[in-house]
Amino acid sequence: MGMKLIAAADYQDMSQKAASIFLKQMEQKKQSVLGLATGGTVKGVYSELVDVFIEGEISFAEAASFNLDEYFGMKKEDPNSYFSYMQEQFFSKTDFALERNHIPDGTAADPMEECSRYDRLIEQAGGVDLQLLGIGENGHIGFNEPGTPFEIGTHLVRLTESTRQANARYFETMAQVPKEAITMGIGTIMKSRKIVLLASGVKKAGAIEQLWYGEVTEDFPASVLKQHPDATIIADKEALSGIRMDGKGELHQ
Ligand SMILES: O=P(O)(O)OC[C@H]1O[C@](O)(CO)[C@@H](O)[C@@H]1O
Repeated sequence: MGMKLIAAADYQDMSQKAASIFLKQMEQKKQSVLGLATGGTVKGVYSELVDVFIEGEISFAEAASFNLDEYFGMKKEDPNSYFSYMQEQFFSKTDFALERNHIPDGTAADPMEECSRYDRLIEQAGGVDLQLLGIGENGHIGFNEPGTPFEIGTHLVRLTESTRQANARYFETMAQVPKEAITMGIGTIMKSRKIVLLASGVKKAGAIEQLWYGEVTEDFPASVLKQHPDATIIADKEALSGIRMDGKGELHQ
């Protein structure tokens, strides 16, 4: 039990530290099942891993991946889909076997069935070995908004206005920002064997402070990670502005 917090100097240092955890995982197990995330924070990790791949030092050919979420109602080909994001940032630049890259299907006719299919697929793959997470300013992980029960599996969610606004920068108008998404649940995320959560920038300082010092509550979804056996937070200086590091590069609780 307990979380570890690693201080990074800046965005690049945070990305490199996270990438090295992925490299170690891949060294230990070529057939790793990786849990992947989208958003601005994790882009640097993918670009670090692509660089290492180009240098010929890593292969993802035998790995599988499961992404946390996808907007509901969005076609894969849409440039704003998380499918497009993953292709662009990571998959198309490495040697992943595309049939083992899984992302919830945002166009599924029966979203409930799609959610249970996704959970079944993760189980059949042997579970996630290493899950990458970002964090929302309100503590959301994946698209699990405050108030989401901790036990829940993959499900369809209505996005909060604050999350829609945080994502509006990628769309031309607010009306285009999706209102729903399919996301791995907190129960799904907690089953992964190892979790790495990243935070960068002053906007995330409040969330990291609450995550580290606050109690475990469904009102702040990321707080569940305190109950995980192997969860690491890597945050840059700005995101750590509410944490007393006392000159230490690493804290444990
Ligand atoms: O890294 P960002 O863009 O700040 O996003 C943080 C989190 O919010 C989401 O983008 C969802 O709003 C998650 O996918 C991500 O982990």
